[in-house]
Amino acid sequence: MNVIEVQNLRKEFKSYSSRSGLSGAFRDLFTRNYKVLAAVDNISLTVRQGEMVGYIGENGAGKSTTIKMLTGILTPTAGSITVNGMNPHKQREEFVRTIGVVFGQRSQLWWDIAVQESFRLLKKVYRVSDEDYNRHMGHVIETLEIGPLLDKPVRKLSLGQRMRCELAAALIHNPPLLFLDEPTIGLDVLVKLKIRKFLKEINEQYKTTILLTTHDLTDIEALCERVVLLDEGKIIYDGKLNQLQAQAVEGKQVEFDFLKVITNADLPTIQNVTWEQKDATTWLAFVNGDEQLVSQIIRDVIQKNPIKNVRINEVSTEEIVRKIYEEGMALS
Ligand SMILES: Nc1ncnc2c1ncn2[C@@H]1O[C@H](COP(=O)(O)OP(=O)(O)OP(=O)(O)O)[C@@H](O)[C@H]1O
Repeated sequence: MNVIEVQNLRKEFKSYSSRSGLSGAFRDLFTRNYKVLAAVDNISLTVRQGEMVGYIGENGAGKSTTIKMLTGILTPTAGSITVNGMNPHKQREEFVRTIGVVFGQRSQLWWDIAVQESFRLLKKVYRVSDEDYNRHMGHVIETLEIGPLLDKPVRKLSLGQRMRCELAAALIHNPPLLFLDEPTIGLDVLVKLKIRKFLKEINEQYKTTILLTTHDLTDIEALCERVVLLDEGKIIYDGKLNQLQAQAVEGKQVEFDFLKVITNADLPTIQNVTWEQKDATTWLAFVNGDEQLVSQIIRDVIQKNPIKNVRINEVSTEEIVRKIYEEGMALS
């Protein structure tokens, strides 16, 4: 079942420019110069129930604008959106009961009242029964370890504590679909791990569909099998994360630390292997081809030269994505 269906979605913004000088300011009062910018440029996308999708892109790529349209906050300039079988903008009231949203940069909790009071208000807004609330939220509060925070006003919480409460607040009505926009921004590693573990759990337990935007690609690696890569409002890749890694990186990199200074002549010549010197005793072998070449090269090298260490370097998603944006690599 498709939870999200988006076709040829587009959002344009007018960006106004000011004319210089006093006369320019005066003319601006009557007519303004503007350019039209397509923040989201004809994207099509479907997400099935239970998927965890990483929606990634550079600053200004159009991620938040997409999420705002998918959650009914913004209306599209063109295209169609069906989320949970509804039009998010037109069926807003019914629609919001079926989604949970966390914007890392914004709070949905009331600043001056205790966290549990915010929860109680949201419970009323979403019309959640006492029975459902106690059963579901007991578990959420325990897993996110926010029990001791419930009687504190939000303004007294640390960022990590607040984010865990935000996440719990987004789940009060146990929505089948969760939008997370930078949910781990500014959090320390331990809190990040806690949040990731929790998201995996609700995905497994309730088949909750999750669309996650983040600049922290380790979040994506930990959670999402599928990634959608956005560049200047267009989708440039939609598929499995491991395929993106395989497509973007040609082969593997084997790093040798030798016990003595090594020159090119000491190294074996093997087809599809190129050597690069890192420093006097460290060399990198770029292996292009089947996996067996890696063991062959390690065997041939250590037969002739004493080594201190050998590493097979996996290229991180962060490096891959940087490479794609820098080199404009065409992926599809
Ligand atoms: N309300 C608005 N009015 C005019 N332009 C806007 C508006 N909102 C967003 N934009 C522009 O649309 C483009 C996409 O912005 P968006 O916030 O969707 O990017 P993003 O991928 O979420 O970026 P970031 O990673 O920085 O959050 C940007 O060029 C931005 O300046």
